[in-house]
Amino acid sequence: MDTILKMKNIRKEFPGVVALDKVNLELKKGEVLALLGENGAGKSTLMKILSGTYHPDKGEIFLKGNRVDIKDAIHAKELGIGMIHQELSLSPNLSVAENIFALEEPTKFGIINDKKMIEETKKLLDNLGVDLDPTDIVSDLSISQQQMVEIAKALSTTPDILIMDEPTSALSNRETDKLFEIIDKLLKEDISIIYISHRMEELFKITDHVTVLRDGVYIDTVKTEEVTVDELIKMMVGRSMDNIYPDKDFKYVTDEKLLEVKNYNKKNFYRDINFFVRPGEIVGLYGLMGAGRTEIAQGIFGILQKDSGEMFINNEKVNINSPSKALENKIAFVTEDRKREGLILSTDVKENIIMANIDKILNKFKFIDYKEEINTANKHVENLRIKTPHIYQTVNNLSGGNQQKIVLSKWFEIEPKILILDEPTRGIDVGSKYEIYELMIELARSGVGIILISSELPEILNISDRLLVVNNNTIVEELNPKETTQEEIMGIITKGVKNQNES
Ligand SMILES: Nc1ncnc2c1ncn2[C@@H]1O[C@H](COP(=O)(O)OP(=O)(O)OP(=O)(O)O)[C@@H](O)[C@H]1O
Repeated sequence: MDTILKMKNIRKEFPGVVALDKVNLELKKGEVLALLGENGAGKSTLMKILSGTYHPDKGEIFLKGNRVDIKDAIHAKELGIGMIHQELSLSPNLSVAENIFALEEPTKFGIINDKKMIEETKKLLDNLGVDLDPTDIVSDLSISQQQMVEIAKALSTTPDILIMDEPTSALSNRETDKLFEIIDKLLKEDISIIYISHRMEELFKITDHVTVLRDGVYIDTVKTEEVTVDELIKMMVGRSMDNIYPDKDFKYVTDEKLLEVKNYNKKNFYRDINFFVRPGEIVGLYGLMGAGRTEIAQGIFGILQKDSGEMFINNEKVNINSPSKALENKIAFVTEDRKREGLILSTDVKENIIMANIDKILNKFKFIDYKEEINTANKHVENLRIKTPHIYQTVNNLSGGNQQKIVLSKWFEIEPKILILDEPTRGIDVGSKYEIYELMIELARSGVGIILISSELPEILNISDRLLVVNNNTIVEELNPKETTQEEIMGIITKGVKNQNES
């Protein structure tokens, strides 16, 4: 196979952080190359250099054998490099077509040629097998649909090299399969792909080579078929990991109902929701994206207020009709959309961590106890191994996975009694996932009841004590995760979807 891209000895420094040092990368024509590394290892930075967002401090880039100096994002596009960003970067108030074409190339079609723009968008979407209307407004689309628009946008400039930074982190299994079909199609069109993902099993399905970075340093490039998961983990984290999931050696702390939800209903969002959580229990909510898992969580947290139904905490009836009411009752909700709901990106690590529980760091005169604030922030940075030069770093400058860890810290800090976690390990590397699971188990041991929403079946099967399967906006089955299989769960879901389509 011909080499299409070579990056040699790349170095990039930010104030206080050497993000990359002496990094090499080689991409062959028509292959998928995985770029693997822990959160903060430097993957996105390397790709941002390739796509023109950053300029390297040192190093050389060769495209088809010719040395290039990539000046900016437009130049990168002209050179045939397209990038699908980790965080969706679409304009929510514009249509699909406008996002794909108008923003980037206002002169290409012009306002008058709206029709042509819509036609071109339709063609792109059809080619991807995506059933979306080009005039749909982006904010009305689900995250996975937005992801598809991002892909269409990247393909609109017909790149030779396409960079995908965690493209599946917001996709369900079915949508992921569809993306893999799209990738196959792209490879046949001789597009070469650099693929970043923390989902190890994906790498084995679609990549030819894996390049591993650790702490900004190049470790090695290996053929995917010649390496095992364990070997990759070792290269990535610098040590072996015996287990990917820690052992939860208790089911619950006491056999009481900490939280009970009875006949919860909200028209069009969730219906007939009945379940309970014991202190110390981790209850998994599993369903395909769009099945209603997040809506149920939002109902419990008072965002999507119920039309009818009752809720009890420690057998006492409560009326949670707003998030502040939920917080008063020590219910915390870690949302899946960290950018929109979880973080204030323009402030620093410390403020974000203490934000949810400012009371805790006020001294007896109600002034902020700065020492306490610093201690608290440092404790979380250490516990979750958040990679930041210090606690005064602006959150926007942290890697995606490290931002996610800060969202978790913030909510752990309010010492909830009931903790709802919606996709808590999205974008998190295997080593850090283990630490997050351990923290969850530790919280459970202290009596916290946890509701875990996840699209990763292995995660939910290994971490939860009981599993509730959600379909068509209701809970359709309760299973013992230790006794069920992925096949059984998918069977229940597919049957439900079939029934729904028939009715
Ligand atoms: N603009 C910036 N200013 C300061 N530091 C930055 C900036 N961008 C990245 N960094 C730092 O550079 C390092 C590498 O970050 P990068 O985003 O490349 O990691 P990553 O491997 O993509 O991680 P993840 O898996 O979490 O996405 C991190 O320590 C990050 O905080």
